[in-house]
Amino acid sequence: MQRLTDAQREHALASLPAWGYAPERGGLIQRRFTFANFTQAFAFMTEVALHAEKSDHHPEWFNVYNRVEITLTTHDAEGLSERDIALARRIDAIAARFAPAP
Ligand SMILES: C[C@H](O)[C@H](O)[C@H]1CNC2=NC(N)=NC(=O)C2=N1
Repeated sequence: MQRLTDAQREHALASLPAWGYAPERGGLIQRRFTFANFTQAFAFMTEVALHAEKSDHHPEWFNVYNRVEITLTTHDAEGLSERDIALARRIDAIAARFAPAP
């Protein structure tokens, strides 16, 4: 899997405004989600996990109660690849089906 060029990354991230880029580990993207409660957060994580397993591309994540923080990067590319962008889009689509935190 090829690492994205700077121009490819900037183009992709323009359509993922909630995701922040960090140059660590060759390049990664991160987003924080807040749900109504732990049950909602974990239901979201379950949907993401099932998709991740099917597509063999997995989030690094941290959950406390209603908060889920997600990091995406591609190990063999040593940075950001199209697979991270595709997973970020799918994660956004899944999250959009959940009610936001009150
Ligand atoms: C062997 C297996 O395909 C790899 O370890 C996959 C699994 N899931 C992965 N997920 C993510 N986010 N990055 C990877 O590089 C990655 N590699």
